[in-house]
Parts: sequence; structure tokens; C-alpha cells
Amino acid sequence: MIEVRELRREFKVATSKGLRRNYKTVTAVDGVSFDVAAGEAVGYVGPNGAGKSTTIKMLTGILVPSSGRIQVSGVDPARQRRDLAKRIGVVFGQRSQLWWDLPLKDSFDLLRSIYRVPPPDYRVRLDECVELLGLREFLLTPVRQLSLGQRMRGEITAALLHAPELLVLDEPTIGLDLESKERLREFLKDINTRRGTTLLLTTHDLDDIERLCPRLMVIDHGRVLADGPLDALREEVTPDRELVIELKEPGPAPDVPGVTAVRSEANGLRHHLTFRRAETTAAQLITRVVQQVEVHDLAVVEPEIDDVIRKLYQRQVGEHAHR
Ligand SMILES: Nc1ncnc2c1ncn2[C@@H]1O[C@H](COP(=O)(O)OP(=O)(O)OP(=O)(O)O)[C@@H](O)[C@H]1O
Repeated sequence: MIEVRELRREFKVATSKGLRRNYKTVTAVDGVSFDVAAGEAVGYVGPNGAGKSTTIKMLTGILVPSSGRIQVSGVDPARQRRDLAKRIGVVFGQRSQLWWDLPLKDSFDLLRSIYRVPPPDYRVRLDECVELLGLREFLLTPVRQLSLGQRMRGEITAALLHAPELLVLDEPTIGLDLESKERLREFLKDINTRRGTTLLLTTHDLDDIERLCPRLMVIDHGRVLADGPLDALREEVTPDRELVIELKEPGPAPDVPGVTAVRSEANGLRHHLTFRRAETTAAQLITRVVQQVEVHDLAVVEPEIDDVIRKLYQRQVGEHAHR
């Protein structure tokens, strides 16, 4: 679905020093390569200025690469923008593809004729989005009067009316409240799993990734730092897990093999036992713990996705320092 090879994009930026105007070159994307297969859902994450939006703009034909090769759905995005537009849907959280002064429904009708969607297909698709995204009561409201959450649901509907194979989303949940985020994620998950629409999304909200994307690509300084299933990345960079036990009565932590660190709380009522996922299973540990102490409650805690990504950035900083 997407094939990217050694993609680079530079920008010339003015740096004025006194009255003199100098230019320097910023490399926003610096040799990025990846493939996305049909039906995948991929999260593209990285800190501010990492090169995410620049990549997305090249994938959607808005920016021309300085060098490298891109194929999206069999076409070269910058050279064949019209062909591309028929095959993909694009949603930028910060920009709109709707007509601000028109009722939402009129924007959809206009997009239907622009994309030449046959009316029966259009009705089915629109009905489905309106139903699942709860848009019915806003259809006649001018877009400028919609809340951000309502508008985003409209944007996503607009991007799906021509049934694209790929949906590219740049920060789709930015600024939304928790309920709207959740509703949008549920909808996107559904079109990915049920309809098989490929998803590529950038986000700063790692819950989007956790809920939607089995695969994560991490980019920083224009380069891919990591690419793979979230669980595999978690195992690679955060080898520790934690077993949290709450005892029936306060007491010392059990002394069991496999535990590498202990942190106690609540006057000895709760203990956090750190263990290496590669060396001990949670089941083994729990069996040994309950032989020694009376446990009221327990939970296995995995490192948060934020920790995983932070470690990946730190690892890169470490590598730079060693060069
Ligand atoms: N049109 C432009 N002209 C000059 N520099 C640019 C332009 N667009 C992006 N850049 C620079 O390229 C780098 C990457 O920017 P980009 O917007 O791709 O990052 P991002 O990962 O999307 O960041 P954010 O999370 O803040 O949106 C930054 O240093 C940015 O300043």
C-alpha cells in the first residue's frame, strides 16, 4: 500500500544576522524507508519537529521530496495527485476540507460530486458514518458553528465518502475531549478491522496508538528510530515488569528468586516487585509469592507506552554521544 525508500526533504530557512540575510538548510526528513501493507494500522510518532508532518505531506502529494522514492497505492503522490486523491482519504487535525459557511451535509454533497461517487454508494456510506459517528443532528448546521469534536467527525466522514483504501490522519484527536477521542478511536478501529481500510496516523496522544495501532514507527530528527509491533518494542527497551501485591496484613516483602528490586508502600501493606520479563513469568512469581505471604490483591504492571518511547529517544541520545 505504501512504499517509501530513502525519503529526504530539506527546507531552506532564513537566518538573519544583523542586516545580513543568511540561509541554512534544515533536513526535516533524513533517509526514511518503510512499507505499509494493505489493512495495517500504523502509528507514526515522534517529538515536535521530528519530521512527521513533512513525511505525511510527501505521502499525500502536498510536498515534493528532495530525494527518495514514494509509492502510495501504486502511484507517485507528487506526480499523480488526482489519481492519489481517488484512492486515499486525508484528515489533518488542524486543517479543514469542509466549506465553513455551508451546512455539513452540503459539504458532503459537494465532495460526492467532486469524487463522482455513485449516489447509491454515497447514501450507504454517508448513512454509516452518520450513524456510527452520531452526526445526524448536525447535518444541517454550518460547519463554522460546529464544535471541534463535531467538526472532526465531519472531517473523517468527508475523507471516507469515496471509500479510500488508505486513510491518512495527522493528529486526528488533537484538542478533543476524552469521550470524543474514544468515539473516534472506536470508529477508526472499526473501519480498519471490518472494512480493511489501511490507517496511517500521526499523534502525540499515545492512547491513540495503544487503542488503534498494532504497529508503531518512531521518528526523531528525520530518522526512523524504531519500527515494529508495540509489544515487541516494549520488550526490547523495557525489560522489566512489576508485580504489585497488597497483603492482608502489613509485613515485609516476600523474598522470592527472580525479583530484581522491591519498593514498599503503605507501611508494608503494598509491595512493588520488579522482575525481568525474559527471566521469570508473572505466573511463576505469583506462585512463589503466595507460598510466603497472604495476598489480598495483586496486579502485573507493564511499562506505559510513554516510557517505551522515552527510552527509545534516550537510546538515540546515548548513541549520538558515543559517535
Ligand atoms: N515549510 C517549512 N519551511 C521550513 N522548515 C520547515 C517547514 N516545514 C517543516 N519545517 C521544519 O522541518 C522540521 C520537521 O517539521 P515537521 O512539521 O515535519 O515535524 P513534526 O514531527 O510534524 O512536528 P510536530 O509534532 O510539532 O507537528 C522542523 O524542524 C520544522 O521546523
